[in-house]
Amino acid sequence: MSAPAIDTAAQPILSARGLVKSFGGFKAVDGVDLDVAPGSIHALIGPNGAGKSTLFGLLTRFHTLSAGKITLDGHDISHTKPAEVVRLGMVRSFQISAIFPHLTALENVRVALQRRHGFDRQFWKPVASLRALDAEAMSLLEAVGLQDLRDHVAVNLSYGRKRALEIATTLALDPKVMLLDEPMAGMAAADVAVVAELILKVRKGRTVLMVEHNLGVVEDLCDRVTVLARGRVLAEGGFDEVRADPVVKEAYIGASDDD
Ligand SMILES: Nc1ncnc2c1ncn2[C@@H]1O[C@H](COP(=O)(O)OP(=O)(O)OP(=O)(O)O)[C@@H](O)[C@H]1O
Repeated sequence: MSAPAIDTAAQPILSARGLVKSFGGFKAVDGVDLDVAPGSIHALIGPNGAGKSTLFGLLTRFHTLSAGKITLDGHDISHTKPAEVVRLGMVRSFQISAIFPHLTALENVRVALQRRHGFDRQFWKPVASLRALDAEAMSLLEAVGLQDLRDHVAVNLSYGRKRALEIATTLALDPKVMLLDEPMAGMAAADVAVVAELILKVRKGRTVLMVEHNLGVVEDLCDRVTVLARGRVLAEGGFDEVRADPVVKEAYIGASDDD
């Protein structure tokens, strides 16, 4: 799979400067700068405890910042509420769009669409609007290859298909920037390939920032890679450049020695 050329000189769609998150006296994120180019698939990698999840939590405003500034598509979101960040177009998969296990695939996507259209705050809507919602839900299920499983209850779907459904519910919020938190975690190789293809498909017209431990997936999918260790950025660049960096090798080897 070859990644398309990304204009890293373009104005970043997501930008962070000097981000710090302290828990008590401990800095889980310690002065991180990050620029994500529009249209790119950008990976965040690093050993366990590097601060990747905490950084995701800061970007989505789930965690409050101890210091720093975050800009999304020209908006300063450093102190914005999480729901407003979603409205501005950045959605973290497996967080806001968690699936409901006992609803069908179609119902799950419909609930996410209702949230986007504000139907969940309105008691009554014309039947025609609800039908339009079903048509949109079906096209999202088609986008992730679940159209034939529309009436299956989510809990009965395979692991890879649950992930596909989660991606559909994230797409329902029409994000400009999708944050994927370890989309391949716990997957068999066959499912990894399916979800990797799916990410390539849904990236069109969007930007993806993903935390991923599977470096083969990072190599195949990602245009840029930022390496974190102990809350700081160790390296940033293309996969080959970052992989060859002795500081990065040392951080990974050092981390496995600690285990
Ligand atoms: N709420 C919290 N209170 C105290 N310490 C925390 C909290 N959340 C995270 N940490 C610490 O911050 C550090 C970074 O954790 P984080 O989960 O962000 O790392 P990570 O890179 O996502 O790790 P992994 O790859 O293992 O998921 C860890 O040492 C963790 O123990």
